Amino acid sequence: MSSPAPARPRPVHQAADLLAAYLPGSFYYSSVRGSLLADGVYSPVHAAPGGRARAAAEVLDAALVAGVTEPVVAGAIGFRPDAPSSLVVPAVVRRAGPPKARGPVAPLGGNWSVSPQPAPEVYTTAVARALDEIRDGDLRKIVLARCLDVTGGDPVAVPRLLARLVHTDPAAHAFAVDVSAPGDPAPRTLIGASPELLVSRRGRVVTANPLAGSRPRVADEAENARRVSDLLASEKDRAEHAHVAAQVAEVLGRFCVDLDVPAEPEVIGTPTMWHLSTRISGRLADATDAGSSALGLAEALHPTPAVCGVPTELARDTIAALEPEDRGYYAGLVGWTDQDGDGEWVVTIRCAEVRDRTVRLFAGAGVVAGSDPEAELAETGAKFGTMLRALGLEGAA
Ligand SMILES: C=C(O[C@H]1C=CC=C(C(=O)O)[C@@H]1O)C(=O)O
Repeated sequence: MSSPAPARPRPVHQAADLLAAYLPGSFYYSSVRGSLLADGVYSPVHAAPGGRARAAAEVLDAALVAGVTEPVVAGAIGFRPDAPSSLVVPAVVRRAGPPKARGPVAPLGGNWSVSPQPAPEVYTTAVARALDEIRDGDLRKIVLARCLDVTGGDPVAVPRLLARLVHTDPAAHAFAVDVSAPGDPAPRTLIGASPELLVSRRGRVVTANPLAGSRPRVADEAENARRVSDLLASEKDRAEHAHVAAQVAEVLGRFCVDLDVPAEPEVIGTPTMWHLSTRISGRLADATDAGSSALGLAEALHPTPAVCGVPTELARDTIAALEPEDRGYYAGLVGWTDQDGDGEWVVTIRCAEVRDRTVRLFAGAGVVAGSDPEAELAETGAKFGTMLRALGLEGAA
Protein backbone atom coordinates (compact mmCIF):
# COMPACT_ATOMS: atom_id res chain seq x y z
CA MET A 1 0.00 0.00 0.00
CA SER A 2 1.45 3.40 -0.90
CA SER A 3 1.48 6.21 1.62
CA PRO A 4 1.10 9.88 0.74
CA ALA A 5 4.33 11.82 0.21
CA PRO A 6 5.21 13.93 3.26
CA ALA A 7 4.30 17.57 2.69
CA ARG A 8 7.54 19.56 2.48
CA PRO A 9 7.39 23.24 3.35
CA ARG A 10 7.92 25.37 0.24
CA PRO A 11 11.06 27.50 0.64
CA VAL A 12 10.19 31.18 0.82
CA HIS A 13 12.12 33.53 -1.44
CA GLN A 14 11.99 37.28 -1.92
CA ALA A 15 11.54 38.65 -5.44
CA ALA A 16 14.58 40.90 -4.96
CA ASP A 17 16.74 37.89 -4.00
CA LEU A 18 15.75 36.00 -7.13
CA LEU A 19 16.63 38.98 -9.30
CA ALA A 20 19.95 39.39 -7.46
CA ALA A 21 20.70 35.67 -7.91
CA TYR A 22 20.21 35.79 -11.69
CA LEU A 23 23.32 34.90 -13.71
CA PRO A 24 23.58 34.48 -17.50
CA GLY A 25 22.57 30.88 -18.20
CA SER A 26 19.65 31.06 -15.72
CA PHE A 27 16.02 31.56 -16.78
CA TYR A 28 14.37 34.62 -15.18
CA TYR A 29 10.77 35.71 -15.59
CA SER A 30 8.73 38.16 -13.54
CA SER A 31 5.35 39.82 -13.84
CA VAL A 32 2.62 41.05 -11.52
CA ARG A 33 1.81 37.35 -10.95
CA GLY A 34 5.23 36.57 -9.43
CA SER A 35 8.90 35.90 -10.09
CA LEU A 36 10.59 32.72 -11.23
CA LEU A 37 14.29 31.88 -11.39
CA ALA A 38 15.35 28.54 -12.82
CA ASP A 39 18.78 26.98 -13.09
CA GLY A 40 20.35 23.89 -14.60
CA VAL A 41 18.72 21.49 -17.00
CA TYR A 42 16.85 18.38 -15.94
CA SER A 43 15.90 17.80 -19.57
CA PRO A 44 15.55 19.82 -22.78
CA VAL A 45 12.15 19.71 -24.50
CA HIS A 46 12.50 19.03 -28.20
CA ALA A 47 9.39 18.93 -30.35
CA ALA A 48 8.08 20.36 -33.60
CA PRO A 49 5.72 23.37 -33.50
CA GLY A 50 2.26 22.25 -32.41
CA GLY A 51 3.70 19.26 -30.52
CA ARG A 52 5.48 21.13 -27.78
CA ALA A 53 2.70 21.09 -25.18
CA ARG A 54 2.43 17.29 -25.30
CA ALA A 55 6.22 16.84 -25.24
CA ALA A 56 6.39 19.26 -22.30
CA ALA A 57 3.74 17.33 -20.37
CA GLU A 58 5.69 14.08 -20.84
CA VAL A 59 8.98 15.60 -19.67
CA LEU A 60 7.23 17.20 -16.67
CA ASP A 61 5.79 13.80 -15.67
CA ALA A 62 9.25 12.22 -15.92
CA ALA A 63 10.77 15.07 -13.89
CA LEU A 64 8.23 14.54 -11.11
CA VAL A 65 8.98 10.82 -11.00
CA ALA A 66 12.70 11.63 -10.89
CA GLY A 67 12.12 13.84 -7.83
CA VAL A 68 12.40 17.35 -9.36
CA THR A 69 10.45 19.61 -7.00
CA GLU A 70 7.55 21.51 -8.62
CA PRO A 71 9.03 21.28 -12.14
CA VAL A 72 8.20 23.73 -14.92
CA VAL A 73 8.91 23.95 -18.62
CA ALA A 74 10.51 27.34 -19.26
CA GLY A 75 12.09 29.11 -22.18
CA ALA A 76 11.59 30.84 -25.49
CA ILE A 77 10.30 29.89 -28.94
CA GLY A 78 11.28 31.83 -32.07
CA PHE A 79 8.98 33.64 -34.49
CA ARG A 80 9.00 31.33 -37.50
CA PRO A 81 8.03 27.65 -37.37
CA ASP A 82 11.60 26.82 -38.46
CA ALA A 83 13.18 29.23 -35.93
CA PRO A 84 15.11 27.81 -32.97
CA SER A 85 13.50 27.21 -29.60
CA SER A 86 15.07 27.00 -26.18
CA LEU A 87 12.70 25.04 -23.92
CA VAL A 88 13.88 23.09 -20.89
CA VAL A 89 12.69 21.57 -17.66
CA PRO A 90 15.24 23.19 -15.33
CA ALA A 91 16.82 21.23 -12.49
CA VAL A 92 15.99 23.85 -9.84
CA VAL A 93 13.13 26.37 -9.78
CA ARG A 94 12.73 29.15 -7.24
CA ARG A 95 9.58 31.26 -7.08
CA ALA A 96 8.72 34.50 -5.29
CA GLY A 97 6.10 37.24 -5.38
CA PRO A 98 6.05 40.04 -7.94
CA PRO A 99 9.00 42.42 -8.04
CA LYS A 100 8.58 45.82 -6.38
CA ALA A 101 9.81 49.21 -7.53
CA ARG A 102 13.13 50.05 -5.91
CA GLY A 103 15.75 52.75 -6.13
CA PRO A 104 17.60 53.26 -9.41
CA VAL A 105 20.10 50.61 -10.51
CA ALA A 106 23.48 52.01 -11.61
CA PRO A 107 23.81 52.37 -15.39
CA LEU A 108 25.95 49.97 -17.38
CA GLY A 109 28.43 52.66 -18.40
CA GLY A 110 30.87 52.47 -21.29
CA ASN A 111 31.04 53.91 -24.78
CA TRP A 112 28.41 52.51 -27.07
CA SER A 113 28.08 52.72 -30.82
CA VAL A 114 24.58 52.48 -32.25
CA SER A 115 23.81 51.18 -35.71
CA PRO A 116 20.34 50.68 -37.24
CA GLN A 117 19.92 47.47 -39.26
CA PRO A 118 18.80 47.92 -41.97
CA ALA A 119 19.26 51.64 -42.76
CA PRO A 120 16.11 53.66 -41.97
CA GLU A 121 15.33 54.23 -45.67
CA VAL A 122 15.39 50.46 -46.30
CA TYR A 123 12.75 50.11 -43.58
CA THR A 124 10.51 52.89 -44.92
CA THR A 125 10.80 51.40 -48.45
CA ALA A 126 9.70 48.01 -47.06
CA VAL A 127 6.68 49.67 -45.38
CA ALA A 128 5.81 51.40 -48.69
CA ARG A 129 6.03 48.02 -50.50
CA ALA A 130 3.80 46.44 -47.85
CA LEU A 131 1.26 49.23 -48.41
CA ASP A 132 1.32 48.40 -52.16
CA GLU A 133 0.63 44.73 -51.30
CA ILE A 134 -2.24 45.76 -49.04
CA ARG A 135 -3.72 47.98 -51.77
CA ASP A 136 -3.28 45.47 -54.63
CA GLY A 137 -3.64 42.05 -52.97
CA ASP A 138 -5.10 40.02 -50.12
CA LEU A 139 -2.82 41.29 -47.36
CA ARG A 140 -4.75 43.28 -44.76
CA LYS A 141 -2.18 43.80 -42.01
CA ILE A 142 1.54 43.15 -41.65
CA VAL A 143 3.99 43.90 -38.84
CA LEU A 144 7.40 44.99 -40.13
CA ALA A 145 10.39 45.05 -37.79
CA ARG A 146 13.89 46.42 -37.73
CA CYS A 147 16.94 46.15 -35.48
CA LEU A 148 19.37 48.40 -33.65
CA ASP A 149 22.84 47.05 -32.89
CA VAL A 150 24.36 48.61 -29.79
CA THR A 151 28.00 47.69 -29.24
CA GLY A 152 30.20 48.51 -26.27
CA GLY A 153 33.86 48.05 -25.41
CA ASP A 154 33.30 45.23 -22.88
CA PRO A 155 31.03 42.21 -22.56
CA VAL A 156 27.54 43.40 -21.61
CA ALA A 157 26.63 43.14 -17.90
CA VAL A 158 23.42 41.13 -18.46
CA PRO A 159 22.37 40.88 -14.76
CA ARG A 160 22.52 44.66 -14.39
CA LEU A 161 20.64 45.18 -17.64
CA LEU A 162 17.92 42.84 -16.35
CA ALA A 163 17.79 44.61 -12.97
CA ARG A 164 17.37 47.97 -14.74
CA LEU A 165 14.54 46.59 -16.88
CA VAL A 166 12.71 45.18 -13.85
CA HIS A 167 13.14 48.30 -11.71
CA THR A 168 12.06 50.67 -14.49
CA ASP A 169 8.77 48.79 -14.89
CA PRO A 170 8.02 46.11 -12.26
CA ALA A 171 4.60 45.57 -13.90
CA ALA A 172 6.15 44.46 -17.20
CA HIS A 173 6.75 40.83 -18.07
CA ALA A 174 10.52 40.86 -17.72
CA PHE A 175 12.62 37.97 -18.93
CA ALA A 176 16.14 36.72 -19.52
CA VAL A 177 16.61 33.41 -21.31
CA ASP A 178 19.79 31.62 -22.33
CA VAL A 179 19.40 31.02 -26.08
CA SER A 180 22.95 29.86 -26.80
CA ALA A 181 23.18 27.18 -29.46
CA PRO A 182 25.93 24.57 -29.83
CA GLY A 183 28.89 26.13 -31.61
CA ASP A 184 28.08 29.73 -30.64
CA PRO A 185 31.38 31.57 -30.05
CA ALA A 186 29.84 33.38 -27.01
CA PRO A 187 26.74 32.78 -24.85
CA ARG A 188 23.57 34.50 -26.08
CA THR A 189 20.82 35.89 -23.86
CA LEU A 190 17.35 36.95 -24.92
CA ILE A 191 16.30 39.78 -22.61
CA GLY A 192 13.36 42.14 -22.47
CA ALA A 193 10.31 43.61 -20.76
CA SER A 194 7.19 42.77 -22.77
CA PRO A 195 3.91 44.59 -22.15
CA GLU A 196 1.95 41.94 -24.07
CA LEU A 197 0.49 38.89 -22.33
CA LEU A 198 -0.01 36.22 -24.99
CA VAL A 199 -1.85 33.95 -22.57
CA SER A 200 -1.93 33.01 -18.93
CA ARG A 201 -3.69 30.04 -17.38
CA ARG A 202 -4.52 29.54 -13.72
CA GLY A 203 -6.72 26.49 -13.10
CA ARG A 204 -9.50 26.81 -15.67
CA VAL A 205 -9.14 30.58 -16.03
CA VAL A 206 -7.46 31.82 -19.18
CA THR A 207 -6.46 35.44 -19.83
CA ALA A 208 -4.92 37.15 -22.88
CA ASN A 209 -4.12 40.80 -23.42
CA PRO A 210 -3.58 41.58 -27.10
CA LEU A 211 -2.04 44.98 -27.86
CA ALA A 212 -1.77 46.87 -31.16
CA GLY A 213 -2.04 50.53 -32.04
CA SER A 214 0.58 52.79 -30.45
CA ARG A 215 1.74 56.27 -29.56
CA PRO A 216 5.09 57.13 -27.95
CA ARG A 217 4.84 58.35 -24.34
CA VAL A 218 6.43 61.69 -23.50
CA ALA A 219 7.27 63.56 -20.29
CA ASP A 220 4.53 66.22 -20.67
CA GLU A 221 1.25 64.92 -19.18
CA ALA A 222 -0.99 67.29 -21.18
CA GLU A 223 0.62 66.02 -24.39
CA ASN A 224 0.18 62.42 -23.19
CA ALA A 225 -3.52 63.05 -22.62
CA ARG A 226 -3.81 64.36 -26.20
CA ARG A 227 -1.96 61.29 -27.51
CA VAL A 228 -4.20 58.89 -25.60
CA SER A 229 -7.41 60.44 -26.93
CA ASP A 230 -5.92 60.63 -30.44
CA LEU A 231 -5.06 56.92 -30.22
CA LEU A 232 -8.54 55.99 -29.03
CA ALA A 233 -10.09 57.97 -31.89
CA SER A 234 -7.74 56.77 -34.65
CA GLU A 235 -9.51 54.55 -37.20
CA LYS A 236 -6.19 53.25 -38.49
CA ASP A 237 -5.05 52.17 -35.02
CA ARG A 238 -8.43 50.69 -34.14
CA ALA A 239 -8.34 48.62 -37.36
CA GLU A 240 -4.79 47.50 -36.54
CA HIS A 241 -5.95 46.50 -33.06
CA ALA A 242 -9.21 44.83 -34.11
CA HIS A 243 -7.31 42.27 -36.24
CA VAL A 244 -5.36 41.11 -33.17
CA ALA A 245 -8.25 41.08 -30.71
CA ALA A 246 -10.49 39.19 -33.18
CA GLN A 247 -7.90 36.49 -33.90
CA VAL A 248 -7.03 35.97 -30.22
CA ALA A 249 -10.74 35.73 -29.36
CA GLU A 250 -11.36 33.27 -32.20
CA VAL A 251 -8.51 30.96 -31.10
CA LEU A 252 -9.41 31.07 -27.40
CA GLY A 253 -13.06 30.47 -28.35
CA ARG A 254 -12.00 26.97 -29.50
CA PHE A 255 -10.84 26.15 -25.95
CA CYS A 256 -13.04 28.24 -23.67
CA VAL A 257 -16.56 28.70 -22.46
CA ASP A 258 -17.76 32.04 -21.10
CA LEU A 259 -15.25 34.00 -23.20
CA ASP A 260 -15.39 37.67 -22.30
CA VAL A 261 -14.24 39.96 -25.12
CA PRO A 262 -14.75 43.68 -24.39
CA ALA A 263 -16.34 45.42 -27.36
CA GLU A 264 -14.06 48.48 -27.11
CA PRO A 265 -10.29 48.64 -26.61
CA GLU A 266 -8.84 50.68 -23.75
CA VAL A 267 -5.43 52.36 -23.55
CA ILE A 268 -2.60 51.02 -21.40
CA GLY A 269 0.73 52.73 -20.78
CA THR A 270 4.28 51.46 -20.41
CA PRO A 271 7.08 53.84 -19.38
CA THR A 272 7.74 54.45 -23.09
CA MET A 273 4.53 53.78 -25.04
CA TRP A 274 0.71 53.94 -25.09
CA HIS A 275 -1.16 51.00 -26.62
CA LEU A 276 -4.69 50.01 -27.50
CA SER A 277 -5.42 46.99 -25.33
CA THR A 278 -8.18 44.36 -25.03
CA ARG A 279 -8.19 42.08 -21.99
CA ILE A 280 -9.87 38.80 -22.93
CA SER A 281 -10.73 36.09 -20.39
CA GLY A 282 -12.51 32.75 -20.40
CA ARG A 283 -12.88 29.40 -18.70
CA LEU A 284 -11.41 26.23 -20.22
CA ALA A 285 -13.97 23.68 -21.40
CA ASP A 286 -11.43 20.86 -20.83
CA ALA A 287 -8.55 21.65 -18.50
CA THR A 288 -7.13 18.11 -18.52
CA ASP A 289 -5.85 17.94 -22.11
CA ALA A 290 -2.14 18.81 -22.62
CA GLY A 291 -3.19 20.89 -25.63
CA SER A 292 -4.96 23.30 -23.28
CA SER A 293 -1.96 23.85 -21.00
CA ALA A 294 -0.63 27.41 -20.98
CA LEU A 295 2.00 26.31 -23.52
CA GLY A 296 -0.62 24.56 -25.69
CA LEU A 297 -2.75 27.70 -25.74
CA ALA A 298 0.30 29.86 -26.49
CA GLU A 299 1.27 27.65 -29.41
CA ALA A 300 -2.29 27.79 -30.77
CA LEU A 301 -2.31 31.60 -30.56
CA HIS A 302 1.13 32.21 -32.08
CA PRO A 303 1.74 34.23 -34.22
CA THR A 304 -0.96 36.79 -33.50
CA PRO A 305 -1.39 39.79 -35.81
CA ALA A 306 0.41 41.87 -33.12
CA VAL A 307 3.66 40.53 -34.60
CA CYS A 308 2.74 38.87 -37.92
CA GLY A 309 -0.37 39.96 -39.83
CA VAL A 310 -3.58 38.99 -41.63
CA PRO A 311 -3.85 36.52 -43.29
CA THR A 312 -1.14 34.84 -41.21
CA GLU A 313 0.67 32.78 -43.89
CA LEU A 314 0.73 35.58 -46.44
CA ALA A 315 1.96 38.04 -43.82
CA ARG A 316 4.70 35.65 -42.68
CA ASP A 317 5.88 35.14 -46.28
CA THR A 318 5.79 38.89 -46.94
CA ILE A 319 7.80 39.53 -43.76
CA ALA A 320 10.42 37.03 -44.99
CA ALA A 321 10.56 38.87 -48.33
CA LEU A 322 10.67 42.42 -46.93
CA GLU A 323 12.76 42.15 -43.72
CA PRO A 324 16.49 41.75 -44.43
CA GLU A 325 17.33 40.76 -40.81
CA ASP A 326 16.37 37.41 -39.31
CA ARG A 327 13.91 37.81 -36.40
CA GLY A 328 15.24 34.77 -34.55
CA TYR A 329 13.52 34.80 -31.13
CA TYR A 330 12.00 38.27 -31.55
CA ALA A 331 8.20 38.16 -32.00
CA GLY A 332 8.07 34.61 -30.65
CA LEU A 333 7.00 33.63 -27.14
CA VAL A 334 8.66 33.48 -23.73
CA GLY A 335 7.32 31.99 -20.51
CA TRP A 336 6.70 28.93 -18.39
CA THR A 337 4.16 26.14 -17.79
CA ASP A 338 3.92 23.84 -14.76
CA GLN A 339 2.72 20.28 -14.30
CA ASP A 340 -0.88 21.42 -13.75
CA GLY A 341 -0.87 23.18 -17.14
CA ASP A 342 -0.81 26.58 -15.45
CA GLY A 343 1.63 29.21 -16.65
CA GLU A 344 2.21 32.47 -18.44
CA TRP A 345 3.56 33.22 -21.93
CA VAL A 346 4.25 36.65 -23.37
CA VAL A 347 4.89 37.95 -26.86
CA THR A 348 8.66 38.45 -27.24
CA ILE A 349 8.75 42.20 -27.89
CA ARG A 350 10.60 45.17 -26.31
CA CYS A 351 13.57 42.85 -26.24
CA ALA A 352 17.11 42.29 -27.40
CA GLU A 353 19.60 39.53 -27.90
CA VAL A 354 22.91 40.00 -26.08
CA ARG A 355 26.02 38.40 -27.44
CA ASP A 356 29.32 39.36 -25.84
CA ARG A 357 29.74 43.14 -26.44
CA THR A 358 26.69 43.56 -28.69
CA VAL A 359 23.02 44.06 -27.90
CA ARG A 360 20.70 43.63 -30.87
CA LEU A 361 17.38 45.41 -30.21
CA PHE A 362 14.23 44.56 -32.17
CA ALA A 363 11.05 46.56 -32.76
CA GLY A 364 8.16 46.26 -35.19
CA ALA A 365 5.06 48.22 -36.14
CA GLY A 366 1.74 47.16 -37.58
CA VAL A 367 1.02 48.33 -41.13
CA VAL A 368 -2.55 48.59 -42.43
CA ALA A 369 -4.19 50.70 -45.15
CA GLY A 370 -3.57 54.31 -44.10
CA SER A 371 -0.18 53.69 -42.42
CA ASP A 372 2.63 56.13 -43.11
CA PRO A 373 6.20 54.76 -43.58
CA GLU A 374 7.86 57.66 -41.70
CA ALA A 375 5.43 57.31 -38.79
CA GLU A 376 6.14 53.56 -38.57
CA LEU A 377 9.87 54.30 -38.56
CA ALA A 378 9.36 56.73 -35.67
CA GLU A 379 7.13 54.25 -33.84
CA THR A 380 9.74 51.49 -34.03
CA GLY A 381 12.31 54.04 -32.83
CA ALA A 382 10.13 54.80 -29.80
CA LYS A 383 9.66 51.08 -29.09
CA PHE A 384 13.44 50.64 -28.89
CA GLY A 385 13.11 53.00 -25.90
CA THR A 386 12.41 50.17 -23.42
CA MET A 387 15.79 48.56 -24.01
CA LEU A 388 17.64 51.83 -24.68
CA ARG A 389 16.53 53.20 -21.29
CA ALA A 390 17.78 50.05 -19.60
CA LEU A 391 21.10 50.49 -21.39
CA GLY A 392 21.22 54.16 -20.30
CA LEU A 393 20.96 55.30 -23.94
CA GLU A 394 17.51 56.89 -23.99
CA GLY A 395 16.92 58.81 -27.23
CA ALA A 396 19.70 57.04 -29.15
CA ALA A 397 17.39 55.49 -31.80
C1 LIG B 1 5.60 44.40 -32.64
C2 LIG B 1 5.74 45.17 -31.57
O1 LIG B 1 4.68 45.68 -30.86
C3 LIG B 1 3.36 45.18 -31.08
C4 LIG B 1 2.63 45.35 -29.81
C5 LIG B 1 1.97 46.51 -29.50
C6 LIG B 1 1.75 47.48 -30.49
C7 LIG B 1 2.11 47.25 -31.78
C8 LIG B 1 1.84 48.26 -32.83
O2 LIG B 1 1.16 49.26 -32.56
O3 LIG B 1 2.31 48.09 -33.97
C9 LIG B 1 2.71 45.96 -32.22
O4 LIG B 1 1.67 45.20 -32.79
C10 LIG B 1 7.05 45.53 -31.04
O5 LIG B 1 7.14 46.19 -29.99
O6 LIG B 1 8.08 45.12 -31.65
